[in-house]
Amino acid sequence: MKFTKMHGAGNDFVLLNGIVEKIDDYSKLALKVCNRHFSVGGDGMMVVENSDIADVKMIYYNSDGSEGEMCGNGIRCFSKFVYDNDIVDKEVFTVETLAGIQTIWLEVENKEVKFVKVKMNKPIFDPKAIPVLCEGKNVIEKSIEIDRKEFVFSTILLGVPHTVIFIYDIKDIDINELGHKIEKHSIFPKRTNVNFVEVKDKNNINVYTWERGAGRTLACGTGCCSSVVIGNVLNKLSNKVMVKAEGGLIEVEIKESFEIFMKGKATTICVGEFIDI
Ligand SMILES: N[C@@H](CCC[C@H](N)C(=O)O)C(=O)O
Repeated sequence: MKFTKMHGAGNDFVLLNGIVEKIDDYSKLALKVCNRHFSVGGDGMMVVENSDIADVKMIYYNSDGSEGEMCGNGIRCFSKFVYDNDIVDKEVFTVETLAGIQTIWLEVENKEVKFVKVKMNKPIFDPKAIPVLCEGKNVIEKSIEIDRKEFVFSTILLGVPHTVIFIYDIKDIDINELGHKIEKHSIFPKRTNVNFVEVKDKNNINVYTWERGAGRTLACGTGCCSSVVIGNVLNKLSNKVMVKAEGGLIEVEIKESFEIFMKGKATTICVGEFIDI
């Protein structure tokens, strides 16, 4: 089975062409290929499939074998992959995901994809839809107790559930410990991704990521967008923000009625063939 390894802002993935490769059990395969010691390794696995309702379909699995409805860094890599491999021969196209159809714009120079822009899902604030076991119309600036310490958090659904916590200095936070406990906290029946956000100014933030189903990662595209949405709602951020994730930069723009655009790079690391799969 042929594979391509790619990353978007350091969030790394194994990509497979499911149109030509036969795959029986995606979850088992993701667990196997994402293992960093016994396989190629990655935060997630993506498979290309044909779609009846869009130009192409993206299947996404986290490294723990759970399926994710959407992946922001992943879809940028996926879009470069389908263009580079002539699966899609357009620079503007649509991708079917479990979170709906996403529109892609490639910035191409001499057949080389320089940047990928994605129109993301609109944010959903309703606690029942996210889901979060919490009263009220939204989950903005609520309080959660972890190890007898109070944290102010906000949660939205942006394809996948995202919890955002604004902090002063990441040095004060144990990302692994807190991320793990918040991801699996009983108020999140479908778990949650966790984003720790330092605001530099209204147009610049640093985001540190704990991902549902993948743990500590160097970036999360849907997480960067969620951080900007919540920062904007709380009037901490403008509507066009440069997000510095640990593995790279992502630009997020919020237009009228919460239309969100994410732009960033997608990089191919290597291509290869699995011998024993
Ligand atoms: N890395 C992602 C998000 C991937 C899915 C997520 N871990 C989940 O299942 O909620 C991104 O870049 O958006």
